[in-house]
Amino acid sequence: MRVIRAAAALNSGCAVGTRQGARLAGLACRAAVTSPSSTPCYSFRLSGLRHFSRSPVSRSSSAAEAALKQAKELAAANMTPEAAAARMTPEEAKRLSMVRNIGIAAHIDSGKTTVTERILFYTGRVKAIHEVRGRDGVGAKMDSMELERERGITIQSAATFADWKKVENGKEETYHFNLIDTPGHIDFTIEVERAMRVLDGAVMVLCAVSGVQSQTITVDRQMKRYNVPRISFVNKMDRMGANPFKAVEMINSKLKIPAAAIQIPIGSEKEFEGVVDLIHMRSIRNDGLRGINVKVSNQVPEHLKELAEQKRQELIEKLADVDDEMAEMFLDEKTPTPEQIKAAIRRATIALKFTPVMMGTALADKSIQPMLDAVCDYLPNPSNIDNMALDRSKGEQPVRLMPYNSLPFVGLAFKLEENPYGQLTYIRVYQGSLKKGQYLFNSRNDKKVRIPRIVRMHSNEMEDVSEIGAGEICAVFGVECASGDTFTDGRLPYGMSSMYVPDSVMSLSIKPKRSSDADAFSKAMNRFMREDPTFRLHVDEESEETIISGMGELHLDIYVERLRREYKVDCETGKPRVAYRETISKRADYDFLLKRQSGGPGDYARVVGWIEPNVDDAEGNKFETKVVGGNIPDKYLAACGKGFEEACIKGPLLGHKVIGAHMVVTDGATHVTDSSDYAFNLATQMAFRKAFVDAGGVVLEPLMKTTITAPAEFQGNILMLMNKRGSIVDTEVGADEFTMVAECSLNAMFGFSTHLRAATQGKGEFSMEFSHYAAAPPHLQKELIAAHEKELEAKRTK
Ligand SMILES: Nc1nc2c(ncn2[C@@H]2O[C@H](COP(=O)(O)OP(=O)(O)OP(=O)(O)O)[C@@H](O)[C@H]2O)c(=O)[nH]1
Repeated sequence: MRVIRAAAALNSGCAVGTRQGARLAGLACRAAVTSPSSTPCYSFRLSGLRHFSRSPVSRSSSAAEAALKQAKELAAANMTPEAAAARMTPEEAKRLSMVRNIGIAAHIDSGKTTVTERILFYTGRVKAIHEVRGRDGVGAKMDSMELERERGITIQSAATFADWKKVENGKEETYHFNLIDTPGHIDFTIEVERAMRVLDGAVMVLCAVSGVQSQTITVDRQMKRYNVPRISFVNKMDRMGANPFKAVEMINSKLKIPAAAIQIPIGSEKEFEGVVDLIHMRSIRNDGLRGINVKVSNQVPEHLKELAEQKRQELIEKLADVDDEMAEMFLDEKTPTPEQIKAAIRRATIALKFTPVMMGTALADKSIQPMLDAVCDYLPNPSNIDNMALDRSKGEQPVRLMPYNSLPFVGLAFKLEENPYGQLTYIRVYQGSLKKGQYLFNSRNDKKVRIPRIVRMHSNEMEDVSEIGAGEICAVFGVECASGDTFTDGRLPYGMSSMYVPDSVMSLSIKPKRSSDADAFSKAMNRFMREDPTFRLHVDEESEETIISGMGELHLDIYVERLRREYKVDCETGKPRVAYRETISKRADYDFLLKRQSGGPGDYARVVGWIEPNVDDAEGNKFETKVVGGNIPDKYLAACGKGFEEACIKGPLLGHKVIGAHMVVTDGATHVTDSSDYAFNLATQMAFRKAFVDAGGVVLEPLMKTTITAPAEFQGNILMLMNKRGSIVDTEVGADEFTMVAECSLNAMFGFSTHLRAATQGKGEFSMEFSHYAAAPPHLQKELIAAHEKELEAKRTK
């Protein structure tokens, strides 16, 4: 949200609609995302397992202004992409122009992995195609984890690289792709976040029958958050009811991105043969083993000529809306050449104003190669993208990184993974090159590390390399760091930071069944936490239970299963618990005196003021001092602020986090010998807890945006299921299936998959995504508070 606000504020502050305006908006967004305030910070103490803590992503309300300021500074420094390109040697410019760092992202089951498998086959990276859940029992290359192959879902993003030989006008050029296949399920959303953070472009895959689906909207948001240009590929053209033009319409209307088809299908459903390329007005079909040969004919089938003309015109008009040069030609009624259309598509796609739409079927091996050509033609190379770092020696002033090998090294560790050879750290190299044996500095803690081994990943296999150039992605061994750390070669005081880490919504207690497994359990947990910032663990001080929390039932389920398979640790788990929050609904004054004497020095602190709802940020807390006349000296006021923060960690109602509270201290008193930081910290905590009740304390529960898709005949059953669980926001009935969007409390959704399966003969699917916190129904609040009090009472009497 912060980023979107920043961009909106910026847009209103600069010339909207001009290319410079768009560029500044883009820079500001990247800068806002890379602001240090969003860096997750880790602290491990003692055993690590029992004392893990992480400060949540904090969001400064002045992000929009900061982003605007940064963008202005950049403009003043005249660091335009053109200026950067002018400083490149021709060799470097050529090398970079052939690099594409791309991700494949989409709704669950749209065919990302199947598409990626074809890409690997056509580029010669794999010798044979294996299907997701295929009969040969091998499984797709990119789903290398045993669990992924069994369940037919992608859990971890997998990186690979491939060379694509593009032939244009009889001339062959080799492009180098670094490719990341990401999971579609919302529970593994962090994998998409980190991929988007470091990629330059993306292929958004859509299903030809369903078009834009719930997770398409989620990945769209992630692409927008990191300003990732995209091309769109409508897959599953062989399916009954396939309609690529409906998908184009949905991209325009639901994702609000101007989109137009650059191809039309030849044949439909089972008869789908290939596509007409609207730019060159030619037909493209596949033949040979697994469609390896591409047959291009300069003829458009007679029966498609009219449709092709109409859709070509629509493409040109859409481009004229978003590209000045195309608009001029359109107004002058000139017919653009194929080269002019392609140049306009490239400009508009990179400027995030347009997405060209292609179509095909990965499973039937048709029309994948033209999509690879489009990756080269329309997605940016590393030098077309504005990547920013913050100069720590100049008050975090933003600086643009240039993807030249000759410049000092700057790279970002975006993903950690443990494999049999040790910890593997994925690095995106933004500037400079990295050589085997080189020393790097972690800019978070200034630690010097040697890079003993550099590899390029090919799913779970790797290839050793001795050097990696600017703009590329690689993995290194033997580097202790956290996900999101910046590395430099020590010459530049730069930090880059990081991606957006969503808060967890669900937790459960867990313990190994056998006490002898404690060590393996602890090892596994430490590894999972290092690898996945959305997987958290803490030990509840009162119950002494180990609690894991994450993005949903499936997310936690997978980790429990991985413990069993990879570490041979069987666990007992408790009932899933909701991450409730507590807040206040009105102002309440307090005047609290802490006065304790127990021999020796005592504790004395008086604090006076009020608490009220934080109107600036319903999800953040705010502490303010308005003490005049020095009745509380500054050093004790700092302790008061700390006390307030600590009080917000465990709310008075249920012991869950407090959000949306504003505490003001106006007055107080000290004692010559008995006042201390400790006393003021404690007094503030006690004052807050006491005032909380008078301020109308409320229990908040997470509301989830839930999307259910099922065959149309089950609409009545689903309606009954959902009416009990939440409010229905939208229903869309398609040719043979319908989609319902509802807002439900997470509490009501436990075990929902079983009910849905029963109500739809196993044919329904659903996905859930956190939407916002809202007050829990009064009867539930009462029940929860009573249960919490009973628990506390039981502990007191134990
Ligand atoms: N009919 C048809 N089915 C396809 C096509 N492409 C993929 N599929 C099938 O769709 C299902 C999902 O494919 P995947 O490639 O696993 O989809 P995904 O998007 O990677 O899935 P997740 O990673 O779990 O989100 C599999 O059963 C594929 O065989 C296609 O072009 N046509």
